Amino acid sequence: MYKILAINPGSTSTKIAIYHDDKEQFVKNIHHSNEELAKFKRISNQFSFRKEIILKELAHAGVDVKSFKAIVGRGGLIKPISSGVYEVNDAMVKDLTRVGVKEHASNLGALIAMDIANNIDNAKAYIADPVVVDELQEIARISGHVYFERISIFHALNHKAVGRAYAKKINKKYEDLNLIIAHMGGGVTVGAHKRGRVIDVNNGLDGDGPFSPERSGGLPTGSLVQLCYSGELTIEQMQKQLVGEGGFVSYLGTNSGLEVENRALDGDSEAMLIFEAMGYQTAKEIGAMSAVLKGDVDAIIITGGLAYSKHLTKFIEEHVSHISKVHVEPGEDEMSALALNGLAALKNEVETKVYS
Ligand SMILES: Nc1ncnc2c1ncn2[C@@H]1O[C@H](COP(=O)(O)OP(=O)(O)OP(=O)(O)O)[C@@H](O)[C@H]1O
Ligand SMILES: CCCC(=O)O
Repeated sequence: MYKILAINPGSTSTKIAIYHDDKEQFVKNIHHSNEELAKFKRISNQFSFRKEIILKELAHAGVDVKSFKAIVGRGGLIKPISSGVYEVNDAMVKDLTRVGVKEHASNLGALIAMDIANNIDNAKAYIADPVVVDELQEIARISGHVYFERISIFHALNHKAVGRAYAKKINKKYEDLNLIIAHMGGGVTVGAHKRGRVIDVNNGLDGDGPFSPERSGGLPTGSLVQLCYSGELTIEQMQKQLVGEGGFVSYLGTNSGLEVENRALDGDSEAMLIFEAMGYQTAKEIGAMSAVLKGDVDAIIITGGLAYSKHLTKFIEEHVSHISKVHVEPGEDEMSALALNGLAALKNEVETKVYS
């Protein structure tokens, strides 16, 4: 029997799960408030904070860390790569720790997985379907100016896992369907899945698309340039406005969708406006992806932590149900996707790809 630890550092949470072969034994979701995260100037500085939280949870649950055969982390902002399982190697660590690497919580997944695995005899550290999985069609890369290219940064792990699970549920293959999947978590990404490939998706980190609990999404570019050159903010402060202090944090001072929803439903009209505006922008992005798929859409799937909100999913559904049927899959399938990818790699049931 293989014991596997899955680690998922998200923008507003750290999730861990333990699997014995394909059976979930333990799962924990630790939310991090924006005040807690604001103590760290850079996400990379959260390495010890997040690792200690994980080890403390394992100790609290009476788990012997040395018993793991694989630690599978959610992968970060390495070079664009194809979908699959990768063993953490020196090239990956070098790219995740180099000066100037883009900041994302999932950068810590591979690093913490390797750190824990290094202290266990014969344990492997893997990542699976990191946020840089790139299947964009060429036309989707064109931004509108030769200096800028649209790139693929999205919740690839959950998009793929939820797409496959939906296909299985309707007795079809993921590769035979056209799906629009909207993941609504700390970031929001909406992808056009054409027969198993994500041919277009918004760069939900600092590129474009809807705003989210902690990100600005696409902004009016002229005003953005004005603010950048106003001298009011340093480049780091400016970047924080886009990722970390954008979206709900900027308008309402919290990254908690749950809190915003509660405030909105309790009669706070500003909270309701902002909550629904995020749904409105997500619905517009779904409409754009429908055009990418030329209207040939088997289903629209809404997933991620915010999909627990019935008010939000109903609001989006009202705007997009003319396109196709809407399936809501609250939360994510990321933990089982990580663990099962690790299990398949240990059993040599999938090719373990080499990052270079
Ligand atoms: N029942 C709920 N109703 C409304 N919002 C919720 C609910 N449960 C969780 N959320 C919100 O979902 C968001 C977190 O979603 P999720 O856990 O998918 O994100 P994450 O993993 O931190 O970030 P990301 O997925 O972008 O890496 C938070 O804003 C949280 O408050
Ligand atoms: C866009 C990459 C994943 C995230 O939003 O956290």
